[in-house]
Amino acid sequence: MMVGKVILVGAGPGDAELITIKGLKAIKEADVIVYDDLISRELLNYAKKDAELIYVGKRKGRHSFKQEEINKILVEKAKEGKLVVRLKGGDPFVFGRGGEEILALKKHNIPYEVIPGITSAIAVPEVAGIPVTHRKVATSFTVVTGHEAEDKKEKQVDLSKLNADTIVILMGITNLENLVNELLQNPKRNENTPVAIIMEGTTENQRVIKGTLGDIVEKAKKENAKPPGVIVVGEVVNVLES
Ligand SMILES: O=C(O)CCc1c2[nH]c(c1CC(=O)O)Cc1[nH]c(c(CC(=O)O)c1CCC(=O)O)Cc1[nH]c(c(CC(=O)O)c1CCC(=O)O)Cc1[nH]c(c(CCC(=O)O)c1CC(=O)O)C2
Ligand SMILES: C[S@@+](CC[C@H](N)C(=O)[O-])C[C@H]1O[C@@H](n2cnc3c(N)ncnc32)[C@H](O)[C@@H]1O
Repeated sequence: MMVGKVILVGAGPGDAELITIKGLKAIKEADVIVYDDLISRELLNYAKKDAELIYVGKRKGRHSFKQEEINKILVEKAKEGKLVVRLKGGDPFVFGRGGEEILALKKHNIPYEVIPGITSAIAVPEVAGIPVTHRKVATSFTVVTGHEAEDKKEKQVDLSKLNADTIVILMGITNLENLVNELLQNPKRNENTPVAIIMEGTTENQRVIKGTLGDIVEKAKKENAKPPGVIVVGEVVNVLES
């Protein structure tokens, strides 16, 4: 039997219209779509009538499928000669475990392709009016996870040492207090450092909370901040406020 192919497609940051033309074309041609949680369900309307749709999304603490199970689904469906689209939120290679999925496909000699998506790390602050860099205000930005996998031997991210002008934190909402305490140990930051939290960015449910390292934890509690959200730290947070 002819082996099929797997195409990793970035769905973009939330608004269905922020997917690429190439990504949408792949969705329209797919026999199988294996999709994540943080993708706009509107995109699934473009699938072929007889396409098989498989939900494998994860939310904090609620992983519907283990990564190994997802890898297995991709390999098996491709071995049936199918065109499989692996539809992931934002960009597949930004905290999307796209790299791991490719290694699994290579191990089984499954042909694959990657179609980039617009990452929430840049687009979600952007659409909320926050540029990650700005002349004379920020000439560097870094993107970090707000949670590290429990099975890691030692932490890889130390916010008290990060030197970038702008820090963008993904998967950090429910860990905010620890992240703020670590940031306050950073000589570059203090209680007045601006912070923004943007939840469900680029969608009609978008919510923004602005504050400083001194009061953002309080504000987030008061306004019941919930994932998914992007946390932005640095002077760019207010740079477009007139
Ligand atoms: O904002 C929050 O606090 C929760 C955010 C959040 C998390 N995972 C999540 C989200 C999105 C959401 O639920 O909105 C949901 C999540 N985490 C991740 C993915 C992508 C995927 O697995 O396909 C997804 C799924 C996104 C989707 O389905 O659209 C990936 C992930 N989880 C994690 C990491 C960081 C790492 O592995 O070091 C990474 C990146 C791995 C990489 O590609 O480098 C770790 C993580 N994320 C998270 C946690 C907290 C523990 C838990 O999940 O209960 C933990 C710790 C753990 O998994 O052991 C939180
Ligand atoms: C596992 S990461 C996946 C990131 C994705 N690959 C990307 O490039 O945007 C999930 C995190 O992305 C962020 N995120 C994704 N979509 C978002 C949105 N529409 N609004 C706010 N945050 C979002 C949140 O921090 C969420 O916890």
